[in-house]
Amino acid sequence: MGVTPKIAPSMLSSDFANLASEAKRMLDFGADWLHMDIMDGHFVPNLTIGAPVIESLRKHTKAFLDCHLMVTNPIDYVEPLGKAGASGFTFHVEVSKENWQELIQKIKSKAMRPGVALKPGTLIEEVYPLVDSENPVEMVLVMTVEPGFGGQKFMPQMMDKVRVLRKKYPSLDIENVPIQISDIARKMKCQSNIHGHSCLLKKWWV
Ligand SMILES: O=C(CO)[C@H](O)[C@H](O)COP(=O)(O)O
Repeated sequence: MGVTPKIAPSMLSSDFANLASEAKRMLDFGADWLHMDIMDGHFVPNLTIGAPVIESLRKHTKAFLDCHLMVTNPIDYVEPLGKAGASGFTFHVEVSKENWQELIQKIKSKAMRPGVALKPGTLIEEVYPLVDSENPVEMVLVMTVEPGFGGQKFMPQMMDKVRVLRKKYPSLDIENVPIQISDIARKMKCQSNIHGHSCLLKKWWV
């Protein structure tokens, strides 16, 4: 299997007043990517960061900024995030049924890596067309909590989706959220990427 799992701490749990030093701390600990939760207060009931913060952080790091768009209109964010220096752009399948092809094309045209996310209540089959497309997404983020807030209880039954996806697409990049170290061992067996607040609390993965 040609997939190397990556660790992407969710910067949502960092001290936003010291984002650059928090990012450096994570990278010094060995993080592969930095996971950036972008929420619009509409698709989810929480409001976090947007392109201006990504632009500021980009001045302090060359790291892969893995942006997860929990927003109702992801297409409006492509241009500003591309300009700001985002690396990955993961949009939600639930709000992109009509325009996912255009979205993928635009994301790639801004030199970002397209990914698709799905909520716990969404069937895994909904992402298949986006992975099978001639111009496909390059990652699937299987949400193991309801999007919107960090530190929620992990929903282990969501790993069934990861297993199905891994079987169908042996070399696909799959991402999901761990809560505890024991979850990570299970996820590593599925060869998926992981992100979560635990990374910010301790340097347990080194
Ligand atoms: O997508 C998210 C919330 O919608 C966060 O990235 C995720 O929840 C972070 O992980 P943790 O729950 O461990 O803080």
